[in-house]
Amino acid sequence: PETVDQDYHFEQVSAWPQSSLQLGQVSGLALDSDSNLVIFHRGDHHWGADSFNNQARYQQRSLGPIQQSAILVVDPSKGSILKASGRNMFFLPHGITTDKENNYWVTDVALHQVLKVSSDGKDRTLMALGEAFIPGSDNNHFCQPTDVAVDTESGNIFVSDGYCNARIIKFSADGKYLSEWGAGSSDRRRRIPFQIPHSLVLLPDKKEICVADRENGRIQCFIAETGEFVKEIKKDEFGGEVFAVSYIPTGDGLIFAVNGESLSRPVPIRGFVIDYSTKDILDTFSPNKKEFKMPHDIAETRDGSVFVGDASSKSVYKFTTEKLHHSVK
Ligand SMILES: O=C(N[C@@H](O)C(=O)O)c1ccccc1
Repeated sequence: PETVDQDYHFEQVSAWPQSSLQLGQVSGLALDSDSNLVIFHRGDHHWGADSFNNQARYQQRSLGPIQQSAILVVDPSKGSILKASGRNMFFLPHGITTDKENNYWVTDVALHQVLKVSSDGKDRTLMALGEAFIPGSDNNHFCQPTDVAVDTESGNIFVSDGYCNARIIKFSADGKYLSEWGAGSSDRRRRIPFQIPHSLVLLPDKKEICVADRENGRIQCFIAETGEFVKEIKKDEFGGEVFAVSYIPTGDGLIFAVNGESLSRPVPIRGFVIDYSTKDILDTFSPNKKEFKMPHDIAETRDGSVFVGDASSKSVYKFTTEKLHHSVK
């Protein structure tokens, strides 16, 4: 009998985007409900060594907000800009997620806030969590929050907080603090606290939250309802840093991740496709001619394209798989 052993490998689509998107540091990627790519970038602002003082206070307020459109909606097949918004409201963009009404949920590490913003081009702020420019670690403050995940069923939102906190916080759809987990976890398998929970994703079919625990070079997954630890994915191939995690419920579930530069454990900087159940690395990928510099977020479309945003090279890369069919007798 002939069985088709479907194998695949991601390759960069080198002709994408067809024309330059004039991007600043790319910090976040998301897909909207039309499966268009949403890019969150920093225009002419940069996160450098002197952007914050040692109390995590943003030092460049005098620059004012980014005047370029920080939120670009881009056609996934050609890379042309379909919509541009988010002017004059952000200082240091970080994470972006869309909800089922196509609102943008973003984090800004200079504002120390999570904002729910309309995608109708009017940039209406529908909700603001945290106090602008004021870092903190109570129920109403964040410290450089990094990302948001939205549970479309319950409406609950999850915030990875952040560079200068070490927790995941759960809020109701209308912004009420519900619970948090992280630093001093009681679970013996989570003795080591988060070290920059840098990105998170909801697994809709498993009702779990997976977190890129950046400086611990690992991905940890939790029951979304309770924060109970489920599993950890830590690979030598990651080196010391995992910057972003994403997920599609294909088969047993596929985890997508990008690693980062680690001086202590230099390894190639790549994208990874990992089987959620077996934790096997199914594929790795990187740009054809250039190297990744600081791949900062990763997102995939329903038709199987993968996009990686690089904060250092101010670029977005597209990858697709040609399905290599070979028959096995
Ligand atoms: O990690 C950093 N940045 C990236 O994640 C980012 O740009 O989001 C950073 C940390 C300290 C100083 C300067 C940059």
